[in-house]
Amino acid sequence: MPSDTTTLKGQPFARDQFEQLVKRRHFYTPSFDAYGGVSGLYDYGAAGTALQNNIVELWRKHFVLEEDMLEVDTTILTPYDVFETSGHVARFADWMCKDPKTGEIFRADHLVEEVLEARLKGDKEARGEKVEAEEDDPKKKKKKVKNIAAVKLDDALVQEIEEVLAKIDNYGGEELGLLIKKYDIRNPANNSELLPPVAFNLMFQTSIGPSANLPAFLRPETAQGQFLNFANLLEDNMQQMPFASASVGKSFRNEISPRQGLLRVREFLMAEIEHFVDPAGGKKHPRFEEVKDVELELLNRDVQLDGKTTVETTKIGTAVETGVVDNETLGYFLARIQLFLLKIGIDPKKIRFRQHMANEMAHYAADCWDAELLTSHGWIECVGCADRSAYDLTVHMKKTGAPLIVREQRKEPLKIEEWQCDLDKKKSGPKFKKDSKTIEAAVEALSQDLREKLSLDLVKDGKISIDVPGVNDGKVELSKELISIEKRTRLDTVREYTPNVIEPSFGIGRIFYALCEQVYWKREQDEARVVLSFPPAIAPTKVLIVPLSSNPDFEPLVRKLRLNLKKIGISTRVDASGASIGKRYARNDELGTPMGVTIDFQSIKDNTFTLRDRDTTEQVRASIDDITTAIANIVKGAEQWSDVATRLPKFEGQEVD
Ligand SMILES: Nc1ncnc2c1ncn2[C@@H]1O[C@H](COP(=O)(O)OP(=O)(O)OP(=O)(O)O)[C@@H](O)[C@H]1O
Repeated sequence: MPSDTTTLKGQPFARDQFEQLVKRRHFYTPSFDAYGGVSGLYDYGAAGTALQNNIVELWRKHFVLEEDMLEVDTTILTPYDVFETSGHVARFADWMCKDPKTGEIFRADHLVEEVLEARLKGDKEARGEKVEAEEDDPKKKKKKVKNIAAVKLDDALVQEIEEVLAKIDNYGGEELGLLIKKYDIRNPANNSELLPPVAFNLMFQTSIGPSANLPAFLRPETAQGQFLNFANLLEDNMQQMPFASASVGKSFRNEISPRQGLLRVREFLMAEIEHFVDPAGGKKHPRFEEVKDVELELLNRDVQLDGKTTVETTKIGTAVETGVVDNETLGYFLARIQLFLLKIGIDPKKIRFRQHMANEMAHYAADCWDAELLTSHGWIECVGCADRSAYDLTVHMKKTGAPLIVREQRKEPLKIEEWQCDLDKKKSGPKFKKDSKTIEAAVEALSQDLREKLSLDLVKDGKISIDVPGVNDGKVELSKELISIEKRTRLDTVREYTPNVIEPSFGIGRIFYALCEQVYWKREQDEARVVLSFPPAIAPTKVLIVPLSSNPDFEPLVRKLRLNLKKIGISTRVDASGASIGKRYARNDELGTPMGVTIDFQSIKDNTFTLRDRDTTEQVRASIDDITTAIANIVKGAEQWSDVATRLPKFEGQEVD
């Protein structure tokens, strides 16, 4: 699997150093470390939480605000019945296989992938080709699948394995079992054979209340809460379609083998949109025109069927026109997802959209594309964008009777010819007494076909017999004195339909991780100096304030500048430590702080400060007002550093260590 092994400056990417950095600077750390940690659980520190909040805030502006979405906050604890109806109880599972000797459990597709990738590496080594070093997982203190001895494989076998790997997400349990047998895949630690794959449901089960008689799950997605609020949401939107709801909140999945840090965890923040659209008319989107020229790297289903991973740069307008992407609304969101990812600083060369294969799609999906980001772990799905059709609303309505539909006044009433049954209630009431309501309901429920047939029976026999469960022996006779059945024309003025749902679903942790990797680099003059080049809008802290020394004369100026910036909502940190200016800047480059202000003796004299740019280390010098304006403009994206550097006088300060 191709992985990103260089930084944004083309330097070799050292994952272990990167991981030490994010831990040391408290972006995120394993939870409950003092107790030995729990796989798949992480805490975000101060820098990480600020970064995550800023990503989410930008997400809200980009989607919720821009598109007038209705944001809701629904509960995490969800009754069993909800997920039974949605199909998650039966199907939200991954395949695992067990080593019967040690009890060790593997996620079947991951094991096949790791072992086959290692064999391909072994083959490359045997052919004398360059092979990337395999990293150990320091946390687990054990080797991942070892570089299996350098063994040359048959050319045809190499091609076959490459094809299997390209389709690794598509295999079901039985197919994985066959692959394990075919390629003799065993426990890499002790070489013992494994039991065949079995399904493992990923939902955490619990129960609500002291008597524990209401079984429940921690939600694995926020979507169901939004669907079950559909009637209220439609009302909030004044019965207007299309519209979208959105939700940001924690979801939980009991992953079989959490791995790769934040990329596969058991508790994570999701930001999900449910866009409700009328299925009639090709799922058009009113704003598609605005994005139709956005170019995406598309890896479509057919290419993957051939075992390839070649992407094609395609305008989303063309992709929808040619049917590669199913409909405008899905296409609109793919383009908007890309624009969001670029806004937060994702490298445009490291985004692609991969279409799900038919058997890979979730049980509810009609078409699905993943936005994948390139990391040192390979291409990682960070946003799923699925057309869930009318699946969820339909099943919940069927189960509960809740009106999860749209009722729309028709412009032109529709003429409908139908068989109508008229039950004479004045006669049927006294005759059937307590059963009369049940019988009325049974008559109402008769299908059109049956009504037509019964109308003939009524003419022929003067009576009909219908099924009414629970009354008499399940059959009730109705004479022509009680019922008439006629074909009539009625005008239907209201159209009822179940909306389809297009769902962009963002895993904030995966985006966060991919972004941190992608903006990480080292200064050329000193490899120990690491920089995280977050765009100013999402950087955890925007401005570092550095008084030249701890001289109390600087304090009023520090206070004034902070106050100025706080007033306009810009976060600052002051570093008045004894370290050199250069060291203080370097410490904050590691945190991704985009700007630094130095206050020196000149500042006391003439109220001017220097402003430093993190990425170029260039500096300008200007009055407190000009500096404040420049910072505000850069944070809100109204100006780039290059604009400020042209506009304000340059300052040739040295970064002294
Ligand atoms: N275990 C996890 N840890 C972190 N993020 C996750 C996890 N599972 C899903 N996500 C995030 O939630 C998003 C939407 O979830 P979705 O159900 O589409 O994922 P998925 O297809 O099950 O992911 P995968 O195939 O990688 O398990 C994903 O794109 C991803 O960003």
